[in-house]
Amino acid sequence: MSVENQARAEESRAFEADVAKLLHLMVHSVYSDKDVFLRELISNAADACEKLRYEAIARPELTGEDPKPQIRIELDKDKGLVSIVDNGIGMSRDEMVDALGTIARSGTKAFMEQIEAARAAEAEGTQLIGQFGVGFYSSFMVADRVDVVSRRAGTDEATLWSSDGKGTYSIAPAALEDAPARGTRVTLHLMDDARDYAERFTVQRIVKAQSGHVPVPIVLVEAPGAEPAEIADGAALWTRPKAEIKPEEYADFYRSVAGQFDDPALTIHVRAEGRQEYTLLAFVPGSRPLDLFEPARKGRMKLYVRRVLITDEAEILPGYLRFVRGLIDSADLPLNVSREMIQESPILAAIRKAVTGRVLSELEKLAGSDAAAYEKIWDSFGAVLKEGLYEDFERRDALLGLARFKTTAAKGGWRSLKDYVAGHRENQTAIYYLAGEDAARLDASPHLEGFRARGIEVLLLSDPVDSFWVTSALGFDGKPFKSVTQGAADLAEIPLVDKPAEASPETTAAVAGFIGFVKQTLGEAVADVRASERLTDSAVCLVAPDHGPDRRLEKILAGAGRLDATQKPVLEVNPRHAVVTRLAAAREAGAEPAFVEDAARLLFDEARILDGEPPVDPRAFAERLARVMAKGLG
Ligand SMILES: Nc1ncnc2c1ncn2[C@@H]1O[C@H](COP(=O)(O)OP(=O)(O)OP(=O)(O)O)[C@@H](O)[C@H]1O
Repeated sequence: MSVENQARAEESRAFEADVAKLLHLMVHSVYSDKDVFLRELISNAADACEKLRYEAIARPELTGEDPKPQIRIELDKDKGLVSIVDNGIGMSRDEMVDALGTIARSGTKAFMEQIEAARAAEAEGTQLIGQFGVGFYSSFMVADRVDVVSRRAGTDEATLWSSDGKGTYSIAPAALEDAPARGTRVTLHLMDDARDYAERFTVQRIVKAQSGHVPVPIVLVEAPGAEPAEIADGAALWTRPKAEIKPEEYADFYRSVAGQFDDPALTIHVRAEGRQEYTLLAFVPGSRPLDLFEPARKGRMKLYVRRVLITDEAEILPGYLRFVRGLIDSADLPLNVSREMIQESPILAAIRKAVTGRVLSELEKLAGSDAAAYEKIWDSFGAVLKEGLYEDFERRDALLGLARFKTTAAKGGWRSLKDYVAGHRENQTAIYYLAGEDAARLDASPHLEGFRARGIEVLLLSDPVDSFWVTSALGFDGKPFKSVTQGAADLAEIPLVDKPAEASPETTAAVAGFIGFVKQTLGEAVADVRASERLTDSAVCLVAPDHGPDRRLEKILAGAGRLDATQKPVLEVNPRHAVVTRLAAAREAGAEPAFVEDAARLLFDEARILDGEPPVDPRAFAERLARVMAKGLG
C-alpha cells in the first residue's frame, strides 16, 4: 500500500460546523414525530436507484446481472438494528465525505435557523419544524450509531462511514463481502427507547403511510435469514389513471416528493397528448416551504423521461412558480444524451410553456370554484406569484387576473382586480394604489383621505415586489395603475359620498398667499407646494411630482444604489384645515414673520414624519416646536 493510500485508509474526521449543530438539534430532538427518519432514508435509497437507472443508459454494464432496482429494509430485533439497503448508484469514499459530512441543501440551513429562532423565543416551534424533512442526519434521532457501507456501481472498492453523531465520523475501506454488491447499506443502531423501529408492524405502518408511492419496490426482511416480503410495489403513481387514485394516495405522494408534512392545497395531474406527450403531477403545498425566498429561486420539479429520473431540480416552471412541487414525465425527450442537452431541448421548452400555462389555468379554475381555498394559496404564495407580473410579460394579464389585494374596502380580506373595477366610482379612470411597508400602516395614511371621502377603493400594496411590477404594468381592463402619492389627485370629477356634490371651496386669497409663502420659505427643499385635493382631515402630506417615480419605489431604488439623487417631493397643503386657514388669517393680520416661518417649516417636517422619515433637522425641529408651543401658551 502506498504511503498516500495508507494515510487514506482509516481516518477520523470532524463534521463541518453546521452539521455538528444540526446533529445536536436532532439528538436533543425537536421532532415530535421521529418516524420521519425512515422516509428520509428510503427517499435517499430511491434517489440512488433512479440515478443508477439514468447512468446505466449510457453504461449498461453498471447494472449488469441485477438490473431491477430494489430497496430492502432488514430488521434485527435482538440486536436493535434496522438497515436500509439499496442497489443504486452507491458512493465512493470521496462522495461519502462530501455527502455525509457537510450540508449541501439550502433548505436545511433555513431549517436550522428556524429552530434556533423558535428556541430563542421559547416559542412553540415544533409544530412548524415538524413540517420539514432534513435528510440523512435525521437517523440520529433514533440511533446512537449509524454505519453506512457503500460500493459505487462499476467499482470494486467499498467504504465504511461510521459515526455516533457527536462531532466526528470515521471513514475506512470496507471488505467487499461486508458491502452490498452495488449500492449502499445504512445501518442504524437503535437507541433503547427507539427499538420499536426494529418491529415489522411498525416499519410496515410507516412505509405504507409515508413511502408507499416511491417509484422503487420495497421489501422487508423481518429477521436475519427471513424471506424478503414486498411491502410496496414501486409502481409510479403518476402512470396510473387519475380516476383510480385516491386523495390520500396523492397526499402521501406529495409528502414524499415535496418533503412536506401537510396536505397539498392543489393537486394537478394531467396527461398531455398531441404535439408533446407527457404527464404532469404537480402540487401546490399547503404551507410555505422554507427555501421559498432563497435568492437562487430554484424550482424543485423532478424531470423523468419514460420513468427514468433525469434530475430533481429541473427548470420546468418559471421562478415565480418555484413553490410548486412534483414532476414531469416525458415520452418524447431523448434519453441517450446528456442531462444538460435534455434540459436544453426545444421539446422541453415547449413542455415548459404548456405546463406553466396549465398550472396558471388550474389556479384560475380553483379561484372560480373555491374562493376560500384559492385565497389560502394566495396568502402563502401571492408574493412569489407577483414576481411574474414583471418577469413574464406574456402571462401578465393571466397573473393580474389571479392576483388578490388588500384594499381600503376589503376589510382585511382579499379583492381581485375584476371586483375592484366592477366597484369603481363614476368618472373614476384609474386603479389607485398606495405602496408601503405594511398594510395596516398604509390604511392610516393621510394620502387616502380624499379617496375615502369619495368612496374610491385603493389597493394597499405592502409586498416589496409590488413597487416593481406596478410601475411597469400597463393596467387592467383598460384602467392604468396610479399611485395616490404621485402627481396631483384629479378627484374633483368624482363626487363625495357623504356630502352633496359640490366643487371644493375656493381656496381663499389668504390661504393662497400662505401657500405661496410656504413655498418661498422651503425653497429648494421641495419641488412645489400646492393646495391639496386628496386631503380631508390632515393638514399636509408629501407626494411625488406628476412625472416622477412613486415615492416608495424611489426609496427602494435609492437604497439599492440604483438611483443617484432622489427627486424632491411636492408638499400638499389642505386648504380647508383649521391650522392652515388660521395661519393664513394670522399672516394676513400681520403675525410675526418668524412665527409664520416656524409654522411653515413645522408643516413640512410633519409631512415627512407622516411618510416615515425624520424631520430635516431634528434639533431645529425641536426648537421650533418649543417656540410655537410657548407662544400658544401665551
Ligand atoms: N443511499 C444512498 N445512496 C447514494 N447516495 C446517498 C444515499 N444516501 C445519501 N446519499 C448521498 O448523501 C447526500 C445527502 O443526503 P441527505 O438526505 O442529507 O440530503 P439530500 O438527499 O441531498 O436532500 P433531499 O432529501 O432534499 O433530496 C445525498 O444527496 C446523496 O448524495
